[in-house]
Amino acid sequence: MPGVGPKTAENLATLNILSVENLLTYYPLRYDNFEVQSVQNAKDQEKITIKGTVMSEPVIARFGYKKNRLSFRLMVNREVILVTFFNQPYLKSKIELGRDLAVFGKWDGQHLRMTGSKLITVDTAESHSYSAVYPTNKNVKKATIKKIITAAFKQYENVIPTLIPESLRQQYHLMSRKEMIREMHFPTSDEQSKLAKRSATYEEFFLFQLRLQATKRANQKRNGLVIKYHNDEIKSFIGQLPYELTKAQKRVVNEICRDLLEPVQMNRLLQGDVGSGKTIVAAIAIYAAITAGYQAALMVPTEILAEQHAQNLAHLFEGLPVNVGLLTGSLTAKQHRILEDQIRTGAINLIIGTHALIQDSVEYANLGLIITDEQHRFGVNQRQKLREKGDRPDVLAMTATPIPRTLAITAYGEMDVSIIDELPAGRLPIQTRWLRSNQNGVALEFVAQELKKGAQVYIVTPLIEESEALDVQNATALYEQLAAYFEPQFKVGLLHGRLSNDDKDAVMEQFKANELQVLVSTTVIEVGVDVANATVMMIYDADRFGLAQLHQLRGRVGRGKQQSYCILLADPKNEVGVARMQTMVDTTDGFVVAQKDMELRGSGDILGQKQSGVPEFKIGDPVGDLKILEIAQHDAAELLKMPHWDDVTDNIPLVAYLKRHQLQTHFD
Ligand SMILES: Nc1ncnc2c1ncn2[C@@H]1O[C@H](COP(=O)(O)OP(=O)(O)OP(=O)(O)O)[C@@H](O)[C@H]1O
Repeated sequence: MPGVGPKTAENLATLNILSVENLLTYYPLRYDNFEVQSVQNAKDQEKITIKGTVMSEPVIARFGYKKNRLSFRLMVNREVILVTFFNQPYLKSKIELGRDLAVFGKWDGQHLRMTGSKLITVDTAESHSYSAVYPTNKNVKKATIKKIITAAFKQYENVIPTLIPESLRQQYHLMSRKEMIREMHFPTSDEQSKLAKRSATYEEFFLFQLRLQATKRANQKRNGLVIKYHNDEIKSFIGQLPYELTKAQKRVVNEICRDLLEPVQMNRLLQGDVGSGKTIVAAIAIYAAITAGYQAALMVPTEILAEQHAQNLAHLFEGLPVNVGLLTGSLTAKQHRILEDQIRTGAINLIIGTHALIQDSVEYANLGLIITDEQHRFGVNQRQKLREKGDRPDVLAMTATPIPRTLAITAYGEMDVSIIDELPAGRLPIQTRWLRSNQNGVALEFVAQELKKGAQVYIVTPLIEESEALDVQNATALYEQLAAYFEPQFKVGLLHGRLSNDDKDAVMEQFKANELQVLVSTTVIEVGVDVANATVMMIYDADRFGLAQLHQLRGRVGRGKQQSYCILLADPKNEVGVARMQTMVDTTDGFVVAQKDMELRGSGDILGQKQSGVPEFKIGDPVGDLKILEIAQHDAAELLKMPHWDDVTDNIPLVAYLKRHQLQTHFD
């Protein structure tokens, strides 16, 4: 693109814009409506454009350090409206008494005021009603991106091929890609804009599904290792466990074992609610691979989890020919080198770590199986990268985030799925209470009573978005309060993200050994911690957490035979917030929580989607646009079923697109 030099290109790359195609499909966040509206119909706090005559000289008031406020009165249809601009003193020269002006800004209906964000001369107000606003970051200005996109469209509009096959496009009355892109960036009317958005949503879902399903098909044909495990050894390993496997665990173990034997690379998702016993299933799979003479790797999202798993598994495999190595960032260079040597020679056959273990520098003697825990943090591409390690090891991904089936197809569409839909026998459902924060005292009394009965307690501190430092400060303050409250009778410990791994570990160890009875923590304990004697989970500011996260946290208790409790302290600000808390009180079933979450959330909660593993789409909303997603999924499947679909002239642009973006090199 002319005008885009290396520096701009670099900045654009921070927005993931690497090509002209990326630019053209870099869709606006929203559109500001510069069409003049009457204030009578405007909603309070809505952003609107009003037009009127300037009634008073603009006045600039200065306050604070470098802050100022410019105000003037505007007569709009016989109403006098006070307009204020913050920190734009230079506008003063444009505001002349008696002149007609349009202002775009936030409408305050109660006080007949407007906080202006843009001053529009009256002619532009009439000619360009909608203006696209792009998501940007600190490297790229909104105006810059707009200029570049406009130029890119001018230059390339005549070579934009339509990707959606013509028959589908006609069936759904979708725009051509060129029209669609034009309308997305430069909307002409509400109606056209809606159609463009629908076209773009369908296109995005269709392309995503096509890639996913093509990958799955290719994977199903990929040769993999035949892992001939020793059945007797596995049986005797299962036989010496202190409990019997649930029916669901047995079924899932069988599914995995069948995959191991097949000469096809396994690509399986293991889904099971918190506490359903996924870890032991993983252990059996690991042991199976090891009896066949292969190495196994277990990849988890945090170091603390890696250490926990390493300890637990080393204990579980005591006396068996399993040598566990823990590969984390906190090893010294020398320890690292030694460990890598042992991995290369095969002296270590179970490697546990964070994503450090798929780095190129790590060479395996004969890696047969990779298991990822909490894989919702890994995307489709990362999962695919895993599968390329060594001689195409089998891959098993475990997740404790139950998600509704329709969304699961989107998130894990390229995988086979096994589900543990049953909790071990004898578990009592966790009782959940929701209290307002002014009932903190009641909650703490309850906690004290449970402590007296010999229980252990987790207390999770409020989450302060975007600032780990504040999180830590908060956690420390709460820890001090609670220590004053419970000690010396009960010991209180503190866990947060800024502690060194050794310190974190030490605290966890003390808690496990019941040397600490109360563990105050930020959400570092969210996943994977397993202390059966802990029976109370108390969560401050519970309404700041997503439901999936609350469910995870709650799942840290109720892991033994005693009655467990979850106490939520929250003062939700609206009905949805209340309904969310009520959902937690009403059900302990992760799938129900997930379904409810989806209904309540409607659309747009990106954090929630991230947690569930559903990819983030640019334009489509997998919740709100679920119908389109389902249709696109079906259409993609049908297309791939057609013999020689990729030779059809009509599909040439689509094939070219897939070649550029595919996860896999073969489509057949
Ligand atoms: N069949 C079983 N019978 C009794 N207890 C079991 C059974 N399977 C697992 N457990 C125990 O249940 C607890 C929870 O199991 P595990 O940690 O594997 O759960 P999980 O599914 O990994 O949960 P999370 O996702 O919450 O970590 C463990 O203490 C484990 O020893």
